[in-house]
Amino acid sequence: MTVSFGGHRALDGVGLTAEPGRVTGLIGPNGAGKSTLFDVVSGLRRPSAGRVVLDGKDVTRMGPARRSRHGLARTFQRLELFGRLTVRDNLLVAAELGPDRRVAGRAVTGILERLGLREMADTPADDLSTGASRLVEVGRALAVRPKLLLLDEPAAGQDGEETERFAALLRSLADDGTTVVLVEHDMRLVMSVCDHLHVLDLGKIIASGAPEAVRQDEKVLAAYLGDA
Ligand SMILES: Nc1ncnc2c1ncn2[C@@H]1O[C@H](COP(=O)(O)OP(=O)(O)OP(=O)(O)O)[C@@H](O)[C@H]1O
Repeated sequence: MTVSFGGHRALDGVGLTAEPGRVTGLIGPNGAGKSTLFDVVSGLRRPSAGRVVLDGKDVTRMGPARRSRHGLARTFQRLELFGRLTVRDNLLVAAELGPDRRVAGRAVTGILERLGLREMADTPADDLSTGASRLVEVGRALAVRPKLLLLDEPAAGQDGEETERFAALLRSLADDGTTVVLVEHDMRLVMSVCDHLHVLDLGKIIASGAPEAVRQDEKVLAAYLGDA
């Protein structure tokens, strides 16, 4: 896919595949094009060239709502929770859009449990720490039972313990068959959970492969990880 903002190519012929049952990492320096790529995949931005195929189906011409019904969910770098609603109600809003409205309440209880948010279920989102808010944002994405889950910097603002639990959650989602794509600057998390990595720099993929190999790639060290 290619995306231009005026004369600037934010994405320049980028192609990648994410497989079910795996956590695919997308890393790179600020401004590399990671969020723009998520915008294209989730239907918020039309590419000037290229296509998006979800589960074998070309969804390039579909809007975000239809893509969601085809099993795509994402989180945003900037938190977008309903601040005055409780954690449970934030999840219910999404679950009621999911495949089976009748079981929304039960699905939400399951997600609260899975994310360790049960004790905060009745807390308004505005009163949560950033780490907990990020979990609610992930929970809201899970409420539509996604086949493809795009996570944009989900660990930003989490403390070490929260990130460790989050890593286990990502692994368990992949083990359940979900396709997880992770954009993240926390390299400990990326290296511990990703099965496969793509590195974007200035709108182009400069390396792809197993995390250990990518970490030692000279182009990646020069563009991004050299100081890590
Ligand atoms: N709406 C826009 N209009 C003009 N330029 C944009 C717009 N959105 C993004 N860009 C530019 O496109 C490039 C890619 O931005 P993008 O936000 O996708 O990067 P990123 O890899 O997600 O960065 P970060 O790690 O900081 O979130 C940057 O040069 C950015 O300034």
